[in-house]
Amino acid sequence: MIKFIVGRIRSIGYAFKGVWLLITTEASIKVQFVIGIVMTIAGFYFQISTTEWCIQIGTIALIMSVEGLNTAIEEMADFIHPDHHHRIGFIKDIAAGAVFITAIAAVAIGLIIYLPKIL
Ligand SMILES: Nc1ncnc2c1ncn2[C@@H]1O[C@H](COP(=O)(O)OP(=O)(O)OP(=O)(O)O)[C@@H](O)[C@H]1O
Repeated sequence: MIKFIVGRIRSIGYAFKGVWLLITTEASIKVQFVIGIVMTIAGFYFQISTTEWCIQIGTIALIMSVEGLNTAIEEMADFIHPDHHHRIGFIKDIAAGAVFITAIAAVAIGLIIYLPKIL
């Protein structure tokens, strides 16, 4: 039991390290992080509702985690096959496509929440 708990705590430590690595080394995650902070400030400024907070937090978390997974896929692809290969290009393109889908949804959600408050 103690071994299990220590193992879980260690895993949380690795996960924190991963978040730190993403935020400090990945340009795209840095941008998403800054946008997340700006949207959080906007949420307080426009006094969005509890439901809107839940949707906004979920959207920020979704986009940053998908971006993080995209980075992991890119890193793994470059490690496994550093040279140019059409299959690596395909893998990276579909991973980038997944990020793009969440980005489009995030923009739509941002417009739905804030446009009526701004206008
Ligand atoms: N090894 C490769 N073989 C074939 N095509 C590649 C390869 N590496 C990159 N590409 C092509 O270039 C695109 C960009 O790849 P890259 O790894 O530079 O991602 P990026 O979008 O610049 O990364 P980031 O998300 O960090 O900005 C890929 O989507 C793919 O189309």
